[in-house]
Amino acid sequence: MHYISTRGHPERRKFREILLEGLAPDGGLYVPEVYPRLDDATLDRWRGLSYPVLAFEILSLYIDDIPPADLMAICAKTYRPEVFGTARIAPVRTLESGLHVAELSNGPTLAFKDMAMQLLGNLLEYELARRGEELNILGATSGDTGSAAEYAMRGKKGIRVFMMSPHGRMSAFQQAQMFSLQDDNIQNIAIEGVFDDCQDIVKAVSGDADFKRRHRIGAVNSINWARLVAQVVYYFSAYFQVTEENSSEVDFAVPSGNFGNVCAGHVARMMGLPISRLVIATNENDVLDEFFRTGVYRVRGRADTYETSSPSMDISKASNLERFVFDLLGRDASRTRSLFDDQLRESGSFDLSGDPAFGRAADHFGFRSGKSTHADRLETIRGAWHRFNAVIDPHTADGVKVAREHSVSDVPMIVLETALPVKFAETIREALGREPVPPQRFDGIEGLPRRFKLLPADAQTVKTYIAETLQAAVC
Ligand SMILES: Cc1ncc(COP(=O)(O)O)c(C=O)c1O
Ligand SMILES: N[C@@H](CCOP(=O)(O)O)C(=O)O
Repeated sequence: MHYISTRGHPERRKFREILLEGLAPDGGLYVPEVYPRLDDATLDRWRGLSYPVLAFEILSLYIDDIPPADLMAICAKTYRPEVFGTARIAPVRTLESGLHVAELSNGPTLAFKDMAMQLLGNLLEYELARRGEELNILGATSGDTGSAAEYAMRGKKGIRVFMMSPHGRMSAFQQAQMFSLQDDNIQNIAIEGVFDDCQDIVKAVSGDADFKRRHRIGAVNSINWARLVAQVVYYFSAYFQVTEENSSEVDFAVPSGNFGNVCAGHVARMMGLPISRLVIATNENDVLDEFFRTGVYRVRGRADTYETSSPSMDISKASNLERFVFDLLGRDASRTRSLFDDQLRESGSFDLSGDPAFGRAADHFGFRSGKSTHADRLETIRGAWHRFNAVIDPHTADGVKVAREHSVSDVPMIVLETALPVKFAETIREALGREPVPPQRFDGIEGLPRRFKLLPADAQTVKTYIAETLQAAVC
């Protein structure tokens, strides 16, 4: 398998070559040259597989430059009950007939990010050992990618993490989870801005080829293809748990911000997994809902990015949308470049409403969307508690709310759970008047000493901080 850039850079690259990378050299995102198509016999064969073996089968279609025995060992080391709490790894729970929740948040940091980040940590460790190199990861988080990356990379030889988060915008638990880590290889940077400012800095640094090479900078956000392909696996796992035969279709509802999670669903669907519809749920930061309803993609600035009670989705520039638009436009790289490079830079928006291709987002690619507000979130959390005795987190609640609006009888709807409620205790308290119970290993975490560096939202300042920190580490 080779990977190409959504913006048409002529180089075709192998998986191991893009594993440490963020953006392609032209600022595009890497995508596979083709999506492997599965036949019925393969789906049948995969039905009974354990999660690590299923992961191996799927990853093998995209990774042909790691020896199969090594890849299988990495999958087995990653997807263990000791790490994810259950033998199924991502069990599906039925709330009521036709409505299911895929539990993706039983990993080390209690959010779905662990599903991919644990694998990425092991892949990076493997590749760096093979190359005899070190890596300095620069990441951006709105609360969950950061802790997932730090827990996956802490103590890993040759890996250092610089993680930027929007100052004061994460939940109390998320801040405690990240800032209480005292490991030498973990550096938290609180940025005076929103998540999109942090993500812009990651992209600016990734675009500075000289700095990137000199300081061995790598990426773990979902701009990194390895993150996305690992997320494809749980769509298959959930599908097999909910259906008995491959003639059955399902819908997925996906709480969305950076478009990584649902983009993995798009990839699964392109591979032939019988997904009827992919339902995107946003919070009040509704750029994605607006795009899928109207064809207008209008990114918002800092002042128009609301601070909501599903804070991990407070995102107004959805990085991975470029991967989908590339497919939507029949993989026309020059149009993708003109939309995401020229038009977004010049006017902050583009409009596909008049383009016949836009109709295909719903008709051909199965996308639907909706949004949820604070009031919706509280009502949905209360409803889940009273009707199903289930406490769901605010992001998953956004998913359930929008899923209900799009449910069709006879097609099972699977909502992807994206975090556990304990990460957002403030909202659970407001909705239910009770405290979510943290797993014992997090007892007292909010009282631990914290360590982070506060910096302005400026790429040059962040680069200087990274360079000085690395310099100090060798002295
Ligand atoms: C809890 C939670 N839910 C949903 C999302 C949205 O996922 P994505 O950015 O992949 O669309 C995120 C982070 O992005 C998250 O942390
Ligand atoms: N919600 C995310 C935002 C970053 O997402 P990513 O999937 O692109 O890494 C977070 O919690 O940090």
